[in-house]
Amino acid sequence: MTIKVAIAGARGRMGTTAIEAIESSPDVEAIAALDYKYNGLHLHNGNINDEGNGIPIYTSMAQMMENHAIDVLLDVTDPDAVFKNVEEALAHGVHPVVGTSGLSRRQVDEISVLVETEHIGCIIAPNFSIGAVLMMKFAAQASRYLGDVEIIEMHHDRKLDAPSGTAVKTAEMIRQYRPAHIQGHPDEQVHIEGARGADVDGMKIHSVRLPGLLAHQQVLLGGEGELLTLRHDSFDRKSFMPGILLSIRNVVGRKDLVYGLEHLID
Ligand SMILES: NC(=O)C1=CN([C@@H]2O[C@H](COP(=O)(O)OP(=O)(O)OC[C@H]3O[C@@H](n4cnc5c(N)ncnc54)[C@H](OP(=O)(O)O)[C@@H]3O)[C@@H](O)[C@H]2O)C=CC1
Ligand SMILES: O=C(O)C1=N[C@H](C(=O)O)C[C@H](O)C1
Repeated sequence: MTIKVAIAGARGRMGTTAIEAIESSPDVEAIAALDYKYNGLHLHNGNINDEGNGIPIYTSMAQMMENHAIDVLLDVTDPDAVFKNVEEALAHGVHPVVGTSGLSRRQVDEISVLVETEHIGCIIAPNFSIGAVLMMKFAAQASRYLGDVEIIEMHHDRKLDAPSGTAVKTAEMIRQYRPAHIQGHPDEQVHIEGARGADVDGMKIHSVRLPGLLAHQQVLLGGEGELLTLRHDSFDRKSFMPGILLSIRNVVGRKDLVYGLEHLID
């Protein structure tokens, strides 16, 4: 029995790469695309066609479920679309695997409640790359000893949300060890708004958007006379595929919410 997956965001950069990864995995099958347009058409290698090539596109979850028994919805859409897709998937008994960034803390809490009500497992992974998850774990560990932290995340200029989901999750993980405190000079004067970045409990997050970048993050941890720099680079969206496949295989056996891939790797 293969795990049957529908993809929301299938026409996009992540969706296209994910379909390729799923198609080369014998135990997982890409069955359909959930979209907001192109209902009734098909998607093949990132191209829409009306000749029946590739996977069928649905604009309604209900209609998709009438035609297919879907186990997992992989969502790689955008911050405005993801919450509704997850809500609908859970209501239809489909396990969401969410890569889309930009969910608010409140939305994650609401999803947690829905998961408990529906008894359907869900995985939200701010970053599917194993290397990025390790960088986040190491940063959290290191912040126990070096508690002055600045996060610099750098992404391609097509990214909608800032700061990145990875930076937000990194700050949340560090928060568990680092007591809130002001960093820098207490009487600091900021002459151009935003110069010191976003603030999480005194920790700073800086977001860089440039063509040529894909997904990169540095965590700088400073101490008296020393600096620890942890850096991760995704140079190719293939870096996210092992985490996506791991999540798809794992979520079908769950009835709880997993927020962060660090909970799936030791
Ligand atoms: N967790 C992780 O490891 C990673 C997460 N991401 C996240 O994944 C998301 C997608 O990234 P990326 O592939 O680069 O973005 P893209 O813009 O390339 O793809 C998003 C796709 O979603 C489509 N879309 C928008 N709304 C809907 C909807 N309601 N239903 C179905 N499809 C919809 C868009 O269509 P249209 O073009 O018509 O607007 C677009 O084709 C982002 O949030 C990004 O941050 C990215 C990489 C790794
Ligand atoms: O938009 C992207 O590309 C990425 N988004 C995720 C994020 O917001 O952290 C994951 C990765 O950094 C790529």
